[in-house]
Amino acid sequence: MENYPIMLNIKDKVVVVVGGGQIAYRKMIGLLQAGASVTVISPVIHLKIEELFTDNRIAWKNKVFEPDDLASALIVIAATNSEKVNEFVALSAGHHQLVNVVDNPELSTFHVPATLKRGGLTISIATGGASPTLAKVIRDELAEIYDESYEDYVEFLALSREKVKQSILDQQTKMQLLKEIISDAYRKSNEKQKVFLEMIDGFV
Ligand SMILES: C[C@@]1(CC(=O)O)C2=NC(=C\c3[nH]c(c(CCC(=O)O)c3CC(=O)O)Cc3[nH]c(c(CC(=O)O)c3CCC(=O)O)/C=C3\N/C(=C\2)[C@@H](CCC(=O)O)[C@]3(C)CC(=O)O)/[C@H]1CCC(=O)O
Ligand SMILES: NC(=O)c1ccc[n+]([C@@H]2O[C@H](COP(=O)([O-])OP(=O)(O)OC[C@H]3O[C@@H](n4cnc5c(N)ncnc54)[C@H](O)[C@@H]3O)[C@@H](O)[C@H]2O)c1
Repeated sequence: MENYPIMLNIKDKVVVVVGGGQIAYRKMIGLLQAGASVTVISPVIHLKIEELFTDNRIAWKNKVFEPDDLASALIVIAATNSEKVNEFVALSAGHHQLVNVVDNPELSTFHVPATLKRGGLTISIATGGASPTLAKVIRDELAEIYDESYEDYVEFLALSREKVKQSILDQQTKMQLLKEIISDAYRKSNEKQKVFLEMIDGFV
């Protein structure tokens, strides 16, 4: 069965991470960047997770996992070093909860792809668990092609799109303009970007 890729808006959503090791930490960083409200359940936590707790960026329940810990979670991450515990976490979750088991793609309702972010641009690579290492290698290759310059460029594209949409130009011209700015020439020249935005401002 194929997976269905989606981008989730998890701002302020409750995420429960069971286990407090290096892998749990990696997942937490991505979750916090997306604005989630993260609680970790673990009797022992990695130093870096302790720092997140001290900085009030996450909640911590200093205990071993019990099913009640999942009560208000939209997303559950089972990230302990025990296959049995991770399986118990997955089986304790309700059908409405999204579950990621870090050592068992089959028990998971989703898994986490290798991801590259350039401002509003997200590039994600998944292998369905066949080879997370391949996903990472491809991500690092793409990071060189889609370098940091894309951050500002994507912002320019978003602003241009808003302006073009609101302009009085006809539909076909709008489409042409939005295609025209997808080019290295525009990405690499702030001057060209400025001239384009000023031109559109003439058609409001
Ligand atoms: C992409 C990335 C995102 C992230 O974790 O955030 C990610 N793994 C990464 C790296 C990585 N993981 C592993 C290694 C060691 C080398 C190796 O074994 O190949 C490396 C390489 C490294 O660390 O350099 C080991 C490993 N991973 C899983 C298992 C268990 C299993 O497969 O059963 C084992 C064996 C554990 C063991 O038995 O020891 C399982 C999963 N790992 C996934 C994601 C999901 C599938 C993604 C996909 O393939 O589409 C899935 C199914 C669940 C999930 O975690 O969602 C992240 C990219 C790094 C980055 O972004 O920097
Ligand atoms: N998905 C991935 O990318 C990936 C990569 C490497 C490894 N793994 C898997 O992830 C697992 C975790 O790796 P790690 O390096 O973070 O492990 P780790 O040993 O550093 O941490 C394990 C954590 O689980 C906690 N824990 C154990 N039993 C618990 C319980 N009953 N309730 C609550 N917490 C409990 C421990 O307190 C500890 O904080 C590994 O065993 C491996 O199978 C996954």
